[in-house]
Amino acid sequence: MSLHSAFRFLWTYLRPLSGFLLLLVTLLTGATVLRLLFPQLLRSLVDRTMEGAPLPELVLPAGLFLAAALLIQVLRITATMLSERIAWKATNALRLDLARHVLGLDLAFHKEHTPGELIERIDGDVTVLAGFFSQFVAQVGASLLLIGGVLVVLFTEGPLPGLVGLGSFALGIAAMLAVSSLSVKAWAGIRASSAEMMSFVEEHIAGREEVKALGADRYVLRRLMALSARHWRLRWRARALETTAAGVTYVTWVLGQFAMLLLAWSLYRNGSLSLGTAMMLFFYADLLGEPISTIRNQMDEMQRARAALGRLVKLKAVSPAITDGAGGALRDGPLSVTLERVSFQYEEGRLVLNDVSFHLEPGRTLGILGRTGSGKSSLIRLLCRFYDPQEGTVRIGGSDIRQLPLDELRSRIGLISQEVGLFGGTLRDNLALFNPAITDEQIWAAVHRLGLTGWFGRFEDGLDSRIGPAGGGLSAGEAQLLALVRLSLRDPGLVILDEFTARIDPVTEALLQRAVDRLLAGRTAIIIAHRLTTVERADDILVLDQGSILEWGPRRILARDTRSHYNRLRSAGSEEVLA
Ligand SMILES: Nc1ncnc2c1ncn2[C@@H]1O[C@H](COP(=O)(O)OP(=O)(O)OP(=O)(O)O)[C@@H](O)[C@H]1O
Repeated sequence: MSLHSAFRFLWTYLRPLSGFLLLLVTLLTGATVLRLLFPQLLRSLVDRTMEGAPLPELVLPAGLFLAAALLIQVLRITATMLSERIAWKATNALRLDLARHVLGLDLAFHKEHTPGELIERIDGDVTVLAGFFSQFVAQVGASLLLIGGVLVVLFTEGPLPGLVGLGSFALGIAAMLAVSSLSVKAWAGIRASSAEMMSFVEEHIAGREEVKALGADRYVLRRLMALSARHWRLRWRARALETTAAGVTYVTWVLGQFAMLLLAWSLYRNGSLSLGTAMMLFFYADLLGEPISTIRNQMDEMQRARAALGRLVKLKAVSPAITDGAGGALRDGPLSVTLERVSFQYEEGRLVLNDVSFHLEPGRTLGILGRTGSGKSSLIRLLCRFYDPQEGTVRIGGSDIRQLPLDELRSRIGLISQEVGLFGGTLRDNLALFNPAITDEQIWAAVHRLGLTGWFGRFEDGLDSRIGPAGGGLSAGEAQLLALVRLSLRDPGLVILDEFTARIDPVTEALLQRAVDRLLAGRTAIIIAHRLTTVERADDILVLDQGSILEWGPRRILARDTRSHYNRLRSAGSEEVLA
């Protein structure tokens, strides 16, 4: 991306902090001006001492000299603290923006990008920007001011000191430009390798149970070692290049100082300069070194920041394919569900749902059966609008769901899958999903409604009981019971239970069934199940086979019809037919 567009992007986040930025520039300018005056004070002190001035006359220049040294440090420390503040304020705003943006992207995007990779973007790349955000303009500006000031003073002292200063500066810049480009490419490679490593770690920590159970630890460790070895090599190379660049700049700086020292010494020897002026010239030559290395560091930072910024701008440019519709709210109460000739595929040429049509009246329960891979979960994803079908229309409560605002649609659908999402925090946080508007009374009312009061007694601290990260410490059945309470609090018009009763002991299942009965009363529901018993409460049955409807109708009629597929499944009494 061009430097101009990079600055335009950054300015969005820096603009609200322009007051702080102005203060930073003022502090750094103040410090720079004082640093330019500092050698002049030194000259006056040395010359007066050499002239044999009495001690009281030396007190003032010595005091000024010390005060200037102290003030420079105070200004620099304040400027550093302020620039950190600017950096974190600006980048936190960017972090928040990116996190919001990424959370709003489609499921299709999240399938392609692991959480580890996204964390690296939202945190790693943004942290790289943090340094750059605060430092670049202020530091480079102050350095240029210092260099300009030093050269002006040197030329004022005579053409020779001016030319030596200019020569040493030009040499320093030329050396910097020659070597610093080497480390730039290396840094781009490092961030890419870091994202790859993060995503590998995240994926394998998430799947740790399988990794352990299947004895894949050694493979995972070997692969991680290979990734970190590559990362280390890249880092080592980049650091080596960076250190070389710093070394070259340092050598040119020393050469410049040496040239000035020789000049000052010879001019002092032939009586053209006082000792104070000779020392002053040397101090000015010394001052030239630091801004050159500051600019070099900032140039490196800029290259790193540019690479990070390029990736962030690209991420921000990804727009969700699923967007809000302009329609209004859904009606209260149970919602009908209609699919009209819906066909859907994730990838070109592989239909997952093929010309599916059905209608579910408000308040009825539909049981969906089908072998694994027949398209049941995909159908649910269409209802929640995680994807849009390529053909046909999905209606909920009579409205084409593409016309509905996404928040409205998703707030009226309650979905529970086998993997309930629980978070480290209190029971209250998990049930109210961190919504402070939901009161304890409302939570307890939902618990009573679902007949779970007795079961809740196991949580000794009531709603303050703590749940481990990712629901640690709870069984799958317990997590599902909590999910039911959570869902009941949102009062959805359509409840979807995806493979709900798998992996649960009989006692918990009985509790769960009763809670589900109570939750579904007065609501429309869709239950996906591999097991026939799970759909016994359903009013209608839909059997899917390879993305097409094999059978659909009222459960009682299908159960009586000896030719129906559902009947055959029941008489076979087999779970395997479905599994
Ligand atoms: N994100 C995806 N990208 C590409 N193909 C997918 C994706 N998700 C599912 N599929 C494919 O779509 C088909 C239907 O999958 P789906 O998960 O809907 O089936 P299912 O009936 O719910 O299966 P199961 O009972 O095993 O959960 C399968 O062939 C699957 O491989």
